[in-house]
Amino acid sequence: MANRQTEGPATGGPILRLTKISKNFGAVSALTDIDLEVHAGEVVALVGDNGAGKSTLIKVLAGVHQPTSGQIEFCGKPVSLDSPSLALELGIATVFQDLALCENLDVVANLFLGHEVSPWNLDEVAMEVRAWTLLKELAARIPSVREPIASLSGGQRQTVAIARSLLLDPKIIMLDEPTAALGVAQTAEVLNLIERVRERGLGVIIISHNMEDVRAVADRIVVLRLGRNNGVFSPDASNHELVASITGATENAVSRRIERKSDVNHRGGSTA
Ligand SMILES: Nc1ncnc2c1ncn2[C@@H]1O[C@H](COP(=O)(O)OP(=O)(O)OP(=O)(O)O)[C@@H](O)[C@H]1O
Repeated sequence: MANRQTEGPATGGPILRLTKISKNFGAVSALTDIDLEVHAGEVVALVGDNGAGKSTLIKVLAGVHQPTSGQIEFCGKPVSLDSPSLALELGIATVFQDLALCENLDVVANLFLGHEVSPWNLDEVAMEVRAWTLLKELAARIPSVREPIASLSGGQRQTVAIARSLLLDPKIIMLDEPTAALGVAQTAEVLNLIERVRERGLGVIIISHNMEDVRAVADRIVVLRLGRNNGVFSPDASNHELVASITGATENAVSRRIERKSDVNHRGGSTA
């Protein structure tokens, strides 16, 4: 695992700063006065219960939704993310949950889909070399770049989707539930990959419901609740603190269950 002491957030200003971002869908307030900062070389986890506003916030940053009010600064300058292509051009890449990969095409084709090295004369060799180099830099475990996506595991697919967004040289990468539905080994692979991305100096925003994954990889945990900021935590925060902030209550079924489990552990019992 990366050394947080030497690879923590940069000391300069944030790459991305949101101030009082609100988003209404008709009468529904999906986001209200959200503040968020992301620095270079920092992993920020965005957590919250269903409907907390995580996806809406990611979509605002991806240029899919326009905020109703508030300010977005990118590298110190106010910006308006009017479309997904504008957000991408600026350096904000998003890997949505569906990954948007073409099952029947191989890894190289998927990596360069839409941004082939030489659009008028597809340079297969250059693309293959670039693909291998990038995947090697990311220490990705892909058996062959000529393997069709259909034959890859969930973790490997996530790797290809992340690698594809890195080809555009973004400054911020947003990952929506990157470990959802992955097994233990594949999850570890994806978390390692996120650390490699952080080491490249990118700011990473990760949405996750899995507190274990969040704690393993995040430098900061930002909690949203009912569309509002509801606390910022270090990865050392206890499950109890996080759950209380996520659910808005210190006493509830989830926290009671966690306490019961930890009591059993302290008595040396099983957690099953
Ligand atoms: N296009 C839309 N039109 C109307 N309401 C919306 C729209 N998108 C989101 N919402 C509402 O905004 C609120 C926040 O939803 P959002 O999907 O951002 O939450 P979330 O934290 O991502 O939840 P989940 O973990 O379930 O994905 C919810 O009340 C949702 O119903």
